[in-house]
Amino acid sequence: MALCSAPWLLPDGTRCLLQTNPPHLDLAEDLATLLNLNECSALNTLQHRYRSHLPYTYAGPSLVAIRPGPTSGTHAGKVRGRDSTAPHICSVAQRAYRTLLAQRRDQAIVPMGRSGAGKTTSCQLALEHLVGMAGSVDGRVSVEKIQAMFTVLGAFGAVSTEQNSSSTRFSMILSLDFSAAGRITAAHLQTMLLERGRVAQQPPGESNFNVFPMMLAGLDVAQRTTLHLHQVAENNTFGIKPFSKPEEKQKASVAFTKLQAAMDVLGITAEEQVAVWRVLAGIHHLGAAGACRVGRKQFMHFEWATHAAEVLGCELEELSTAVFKHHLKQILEQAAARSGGRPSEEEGPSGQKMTGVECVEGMASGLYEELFAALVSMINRSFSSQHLSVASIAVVDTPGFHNPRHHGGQRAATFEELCHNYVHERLQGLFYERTFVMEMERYKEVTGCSSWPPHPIPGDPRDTSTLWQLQVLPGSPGADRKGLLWILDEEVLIPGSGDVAPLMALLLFAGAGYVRRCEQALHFEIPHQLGTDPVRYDLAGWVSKAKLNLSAENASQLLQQSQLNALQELAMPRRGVPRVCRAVAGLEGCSQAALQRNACIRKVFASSLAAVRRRSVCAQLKLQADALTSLLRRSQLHFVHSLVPGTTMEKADPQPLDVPALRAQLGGTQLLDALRLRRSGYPDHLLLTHFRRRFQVLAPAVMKKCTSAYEVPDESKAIEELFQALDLEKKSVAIGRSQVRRHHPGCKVPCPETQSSHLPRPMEAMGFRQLSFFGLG
Ligand SMILES: Nc1ncnc2c1ncn2[C@@H]1O[C@H](COP(=O)(O)OP(=O)(O)OP(=O)(O)O)[C@@H](O)[C@H]1O
Repeated sequence: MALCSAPWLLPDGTRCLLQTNPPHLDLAEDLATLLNLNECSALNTLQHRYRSHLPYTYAGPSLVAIRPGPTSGTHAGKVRGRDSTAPHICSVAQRAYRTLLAQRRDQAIVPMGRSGAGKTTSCQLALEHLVGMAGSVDGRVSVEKIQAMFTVLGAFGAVSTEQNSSSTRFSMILSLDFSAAGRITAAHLQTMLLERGRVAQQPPGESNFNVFPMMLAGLDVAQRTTLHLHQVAENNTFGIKPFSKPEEKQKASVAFTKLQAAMDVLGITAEEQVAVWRVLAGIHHLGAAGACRVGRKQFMHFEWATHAAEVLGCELEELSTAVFKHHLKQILEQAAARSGGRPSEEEGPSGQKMTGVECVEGMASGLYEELFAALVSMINRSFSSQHLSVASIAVVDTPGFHNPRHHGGQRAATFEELCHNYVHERLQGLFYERTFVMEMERYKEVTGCSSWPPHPIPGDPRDTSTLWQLQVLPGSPGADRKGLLWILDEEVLIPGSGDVAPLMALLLFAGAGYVRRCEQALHFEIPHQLGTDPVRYDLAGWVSKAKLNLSAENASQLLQQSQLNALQELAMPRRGVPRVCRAVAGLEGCSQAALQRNACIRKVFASSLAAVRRRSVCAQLKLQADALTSLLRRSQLHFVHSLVPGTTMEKADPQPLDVPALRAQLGGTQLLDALRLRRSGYPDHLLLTHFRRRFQVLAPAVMKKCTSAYEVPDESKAIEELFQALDLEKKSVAIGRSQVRRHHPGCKVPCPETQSSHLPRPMEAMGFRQLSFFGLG
């Protein structure tokens, strides 16, 4: 690799930087090897490889993955053999595994990209590869269980869109914990940001969660009768209905059988499965019951409401109270708030009262969120163990970047899509932080050279991308540092002004040039992806969505107080979870690693008590995104940039590439800037301890000395001894106290001199091409 990657020790004597190119790397397999690193040559390379059925390409430490054609199967560009370094998601997983073993440091694989680009598929492939390769200590984690988990999550957490029959609508982190011997001890699933409102409302052309039509097609007659699903409501306000075409019904029925088998694999008992279908049937019946739009808040169709109460194991009166009339305490609070002139909780931040329809929708979405969390708990139960672990590899899957324009759609984006795009931008911010900010800080720390890099670096998405900008924009209305999500919050909303409130707030931002007002009323455009991918949003109904829905909050209580034991038990694992972080699922687990991860999430929620106390929906969304990034910050990150080959899903394989779409995606990733920075700096570094651990095997005497249980080794000395033992020329290994300086290419300030050494063969075989040290000042 033609990189300037002189390895070196940091002045504190704790680290060295080194070139760790995998051996046998074909030049065309890494964009970093391009002599002429510009957009044109990078696109050419990607196109050429894609047409040759090689959808994966390295970009330095990151992976670029173009979604392969439909006939490629999920093994497109199959990793060549177990130790292959060919670009592939499995190679990334393997690299994370090797680094974990060598450094005992947590790793995370983070795919990013547009919706439908193949992130979920990448996550599944990576996990299957890791589990298949490392094996688990007592069989608690197996490839079969991982596949079953994706089947369950695909049914309960994904929806069908025109582009993707399984578009993910929640964020997840699956952590695999490893023992010192490199075997998997346990797995731990944590989910957040579930698009729960989807249960009641879907944008045109998109479905409810995939599990509903599956269940309606797959349940046997007896179950259908018990759950009152043998007759279909004429009009279900949530759009939950069975497929009408026989072939679709048949497909859904097969998918349901597969889902039941997956639940069996995960140890979800028959009783628990029945409880799950009961909750889903309850949601279906609530949709059929509907609510009166005028007059008293009550169900529109009592027959269906009675069915809902029956399958949920409660009386109709109880259900009605939980949905429409909130508890006495809340009513008293409301009265007190009225007398104080402050909007009550029930009225929501904008001072509006919840409508009957919102109450029913709230209960359905709350029930679905509880059900999803219960499933996550059951999955964790199947994966958990008490074995000790040394570090973990997390695989992260989030909904992709959404823009209806990508598929030629006419509709504007929704509030939920804004939330998904916000999370995507948070991950991009993390990429920027790790790739640019930390790299520059490290360079400055070591060399004292502040004029590096010699070329301009791209804008920080946290400053230039709109959602971030809105979040940190000083002087935003009513407060100092507020974000778009906060705009919808109570501090900015003008009580009683309905949808006009966020519109007015956005107008203020439009005045500042961050948001463009469209011709259509309530439509705004936000220039996402550093301005390369503007999204038009329709603000209609956003106030209602940003409002605390007390019916949703009552859902957990309804399940806990159900007369049916199976439903009570479904809600049991989450009994102790505080209300503030109920939107996060998977906060159980007893191993030390799971407890640490949960503590990390709880700390995020505890750190923003003010937001939590306000019980603001928008604050909740932001805190969940904070929790996700906090968990990731603990790890070494391996980014996978997933790209869609074209704007439409073609049957051809490989698909014809839409070059402008590819260019826009590549521009949004900032990958080429990252590669330029990498070329002019020092790309890799290791703690001396990690360096010693990795190579001490070459010198058994040194290894014996350093692995004594009673002594902490002096790492500098140990490495000197290691090199002596390896018979490296002394002059080529300078780990002394003198410092030589020279002018580094492209840098005006003298930088530490590097001295190359010839590597012993075993080291070359371990993937090092060049290794050199400079003396310390
Ligand atoms: N490596 C691959 N091999 C074969 N097919 C793939 C691959 N990656 C993605 N696909 C196909 O592309 C489609 C979209 O993939 P996937 O659901 O993983 O995308 P996504 O990025 O997770 O989408 P979203 O963000 O909407 O959840 C699926 O039909 C999947 O089978």
